Amino acid sequence: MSDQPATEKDPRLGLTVTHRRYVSYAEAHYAGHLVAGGYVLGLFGDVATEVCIRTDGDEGLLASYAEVRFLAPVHAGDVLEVSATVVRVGNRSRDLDLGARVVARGEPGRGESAAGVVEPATVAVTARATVVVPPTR
Ligand SMILES: C[C@H](N)CC(=O)SCCNC(=O)CCNC(=O)[C@H](O)C(C)(C)COP(=O)(O)OP(=O)(O)OC[C@H]1O[C@@H](n2cnc3c(N)ncnc32)[C@H](O)[C@@H]1OP(=O)(O)O
Repeated sequence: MSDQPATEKDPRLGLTVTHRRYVSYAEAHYAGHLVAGGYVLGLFGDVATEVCIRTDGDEGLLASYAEVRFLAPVHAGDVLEVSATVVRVGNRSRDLDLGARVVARGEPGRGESAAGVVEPATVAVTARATVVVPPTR
């Protein structure tokens, strides 16, 4: 009889990668310096790419998004923290839980360049994504 448990947890499950990004004023698209929702999806693609590099040694490809929720606005001058966590490992597919949080933000009421830390961070966007990596060579 083996000393090993019948099923071992895949070490890639639970891996989390986090990026931080200052949202420049060049990204403002709508009234009040609001940023388009697609901007955050681009950041999700970047953090998902680092997940694929770490799990599979390849940049991978995004196959689908599900349950994309825009929960709070993102503005120019915000600092976003974007994270991806591996929640399922298939043969070539991996499911990721994605989140973007505002961790700092401009405070124009105090002055043109005034800004402060948002504590606790405001969850702005969440999603589930599936990435696909090449077959193992
Ligand atoms: C993270 C990236 N670096 C950043 C990007 O976003 S890249 C830009 C956006 N994405 C693309 O341009 C990808 C375009 N799509 C494709 O090239 C292909 O559709 C694909 C590579 C994603 C899948 O094609 P293929 O390799 O032929 O797939 P299959 O052999 O049929 O299946 C392989 C596994 O992938 C799962 N799967 C396929 N399509 C989807 C889908 N739309 N949604 C969810 N899952 C999908 C499929 O179930 C297989 O899973 P397992 O291997 O069984 O785990």
